Amino acid sequence: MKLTIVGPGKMALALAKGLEKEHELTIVGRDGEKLLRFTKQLGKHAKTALLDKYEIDGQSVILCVKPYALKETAAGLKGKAETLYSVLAGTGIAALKKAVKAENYVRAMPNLAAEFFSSMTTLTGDGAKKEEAERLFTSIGQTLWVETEKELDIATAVAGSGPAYLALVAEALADGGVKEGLKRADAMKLVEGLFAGFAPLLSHSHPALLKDGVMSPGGTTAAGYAALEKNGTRAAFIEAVEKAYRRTLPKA
Ligand SMILES: NC(=O)C1=CN([C@@H]2O[C@H](COP(=O)(O)OP(=O)(O)OC[C@H]3O[C@@H](n4cnc5c(N)ncnc54)[C@H](O)[C@@H]3O)[C@@H](O)[C@H]2O)C=CC1
Ligand SMILES: O=C(O)[C@@H]1CCC=N1
Repeated sequence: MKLTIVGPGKMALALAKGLEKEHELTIVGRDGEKLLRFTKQLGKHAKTALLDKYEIDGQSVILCVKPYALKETAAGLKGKAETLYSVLAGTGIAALKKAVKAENYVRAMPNLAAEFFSSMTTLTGDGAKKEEAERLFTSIGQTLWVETEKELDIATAVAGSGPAYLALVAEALADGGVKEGLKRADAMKLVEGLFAGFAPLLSHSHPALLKDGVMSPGGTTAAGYAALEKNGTRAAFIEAVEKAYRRTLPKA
């Protein structure tokens, strides 16, 4: 399949690396040198084109610019795409339709793990393109199709922003280890191993049961867990998701 990726940034590079084996890619951007640096990082040859009346007629286009750049980017495109895929956070299909003409629209919300083909990507949009969208985004990890844009915006707050929240947990755990006397490098190795081991645990067990399995009566975990509850960790995460979701909504 021929695919055009617009906006040669981090998310575009992850997608291009995942998609280049099976698809013919054209990368579109404003700066020729940047486009060359981008394509040098790909294994196969990808075409490049400048964002200047770039013809998208009948093409599948993946929009990877920052949300604020939508209008400016759209001004550099002409024609009507077959499908417009967009990874722009908080940018609804109505806004995409106003900016770029296409037969079908699909929103995708990946995360930074796309770099290692381990993204959790949420998808929504025209049902006719559901299977195609799932196939494309499976090249960078797992996908979940949801029926509404509201669900995709909530998913943005959970799994799109999620790596930043887990990074805070990782850094704080390492800081705790260092505070008690561990070397920084050792504390980081422990946290890295902890996260690597946690993924298979979570896919086999409910979090509450995992916690019960770790917590011995009157033991270390119970003491630490009580401190997390006392400090409102659970409420803080719930509020983080609420605030991040609200940020995706149009400003009143
Ligand atoms: N970074 C992340 O973890 C995630 C990012 N996203 C979405 O991905 C999109 C891209 O984000 P990143 O790749 O992180 O950003 P980035 O800054 O690495 O890439 C954005 C690219 O767009 C280009 N660009 C900016 N203004 C432009 C314009 N007016 N015309 C043409 N190109 C323009 C930039 O040169 C850059 O190459 C954003 O819309 C963001 O909401 C979605 C999920 C996760
Ligand atoms: O912070 C943001 O707006 C983007 C969307 C999800 C992750 N990064």
